[in-house]
Amino acid sequence: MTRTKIAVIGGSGIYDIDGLEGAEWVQVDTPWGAPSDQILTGSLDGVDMAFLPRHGRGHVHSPTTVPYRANIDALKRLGVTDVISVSACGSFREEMAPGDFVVVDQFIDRTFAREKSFFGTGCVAHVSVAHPTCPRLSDACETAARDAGISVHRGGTYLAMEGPQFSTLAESQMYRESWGADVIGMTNMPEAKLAREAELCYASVAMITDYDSWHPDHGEVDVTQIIQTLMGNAEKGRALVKRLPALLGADRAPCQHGCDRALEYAILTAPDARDPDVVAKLDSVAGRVL
Ligand SMILES: CSC[C@H]1O[C@H](OP(=O)(O)O)[C@H](O)[C@@H]1O
Ligand SMILES: Nc1ncnc2[nH]cnc12
Repeated sequence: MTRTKIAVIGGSGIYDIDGLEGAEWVQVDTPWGAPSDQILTGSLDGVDMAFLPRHGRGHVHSPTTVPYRANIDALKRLGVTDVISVSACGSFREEMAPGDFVVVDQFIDRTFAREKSFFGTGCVAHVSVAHPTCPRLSDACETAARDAGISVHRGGTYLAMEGPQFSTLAESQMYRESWGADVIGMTNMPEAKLAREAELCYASVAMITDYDSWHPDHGEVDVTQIIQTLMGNAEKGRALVKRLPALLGADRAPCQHGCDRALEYAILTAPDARDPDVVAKLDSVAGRVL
């Protein structure tokens, strides 16, 4: 058994969480640079918690410039075991309406201007992301949402676009009709891939703010409308988060889906061929196997 430590990465509109006992913003330095902001630590119902505003307080980082590697490394360094992403998203499905939540289980990664791995020359690793989210953690998110009276959909494919502009109509139609995506956002990749490399359980809660630009009755996506919907969603997001500690508990068995052992057979570079400087940077993320 290890001790559970739940991290919430708050997306657009969520820059803090309330109700943490012993709440303290702490600075965490990483070999990948500074995280998006300080990290709020504390406990809720006897369970250790951490909160990181993905874009920084005041919304400083764009989806492209969010320091994804530093964020995941910093959470791992703090002893986090479970990461829950809470994100604003557009919907490609009539039935996934603004105000609804979707517990995402798949991703299509269309981002192209971000560092996507902790590994590379000097220490090469290949982890599986066939199932990029943790079913156990996703179960807890679904239950927490239902208990909080939120209209929640279990399962959905999140298309991660580079941004910062929203999609063209042709892109929106293609993602929806040909690619089968359910929701669209700009940040869950490479975050989910990096969480897997760091052997952290990851779940993603998409808070629907709009119908992107495909919907004939809703016109094009507009940030003012998104912010308005976000205000309502952010409260629901907080209600969901408050229920997670009781559902996950303070003690944690090994993940039955293997998220916490993702690196077991992933590193290909022979021990004597590894670059010591690269290995040193991986102390937190891959220290268990290096
Ligand atoms: C505020 S609209 C676009 C912006 O919102 C989402 O951010 P996050 O995923 O961090 O909630 C989306 O991905 C864009 O970054
Ligand atoms: N339609 C949309 N496209 C990309 N990111 C979003 N975040 C919220 N709505 C979005």
